[in-house]
Amino acid sequence: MSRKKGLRGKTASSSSPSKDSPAGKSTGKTVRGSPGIVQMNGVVHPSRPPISNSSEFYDISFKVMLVGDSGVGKTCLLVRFKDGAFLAGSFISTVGIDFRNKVMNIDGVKVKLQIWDTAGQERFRSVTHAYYRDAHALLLLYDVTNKSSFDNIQSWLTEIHEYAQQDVVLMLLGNKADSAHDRVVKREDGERLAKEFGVPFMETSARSGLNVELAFTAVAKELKHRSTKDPSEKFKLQEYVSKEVKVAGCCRS
Ligand SMILES: Nc1nc2c(ncn2[C@@H]2O[C@H](COP(=O)(O)OP(=O)(O)OP(=O)(O)O)[C@@H](O)[C@H]2O)c(=O)[nH]1
Ligand SMILES: [Mg+2]
Repeated sequence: MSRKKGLRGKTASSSSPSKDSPAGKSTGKTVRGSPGIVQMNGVVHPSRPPISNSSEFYDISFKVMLVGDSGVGKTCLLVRFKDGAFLAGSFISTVGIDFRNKVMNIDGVKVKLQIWDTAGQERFRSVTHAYYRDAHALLLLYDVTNKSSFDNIQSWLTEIHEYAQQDVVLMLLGNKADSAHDRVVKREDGERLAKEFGVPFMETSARSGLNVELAFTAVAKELKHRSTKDPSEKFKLQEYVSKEVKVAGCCRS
């Protein structure tokens, strides 16, 4: 079904820890001096390895889904984020659904993002629908060089409202911002649409890396913030994005 093998282990999430997740067994104590133990609202989350072979430890885990028309650059964005490389060459459309994990250090907490890369092609839509309800965050992409991918954002949003959780973290990304000559969607148009729907927005480029790390970091920070509910931490996703976002073509030497 996909370029790579599917999920090998269960995912422990902050909202519904799996049975084999120690996060579900709160002792209510802060354990000092134990590596990887984090106190969050009375719940102790020991850092633990995922069930798969990866050696990475994490405290909390979330599912993030990449959605948008075929060819907008979902797979390339994920590869850029995970491996720091651009998948140049011929376009290999994703079949079904694929995923990659990445653990990020967010303010001292190890946040694992399990990122689901969906197929944009219409024929796989029913497969994608089945995954929406488990997603904690959605990155909705269009391609700034493809007007119809932008026009289709409205119907993607309708689909999201129908299938995703009501409180899902949603962000709109205008990808391929490096393609200045082929651009047909202005940054202002993306901003206007995002404002209309009340979602954070940024332009990205899987080719140059513009704002790629930021998009995932912003989502991870928001999810971690919601999960820990630390009153001393005043995180506002929109504000964070507005402060950190870089504009395509700006300030190049
Ligand atoms: N210039 C430029 N090209 C990009 C960028 N991101 C992706 N591409 C190109 O766009 C094409 C499609 O990229 P993919 O990442 O495979 O697209 P996708 O959204 O995963 O497509 P589906 O799997 O069919 O849904 C490829 O030829 C990429 O090289 C980008 O940021 N800039
Ligand atoms: Mg793909």
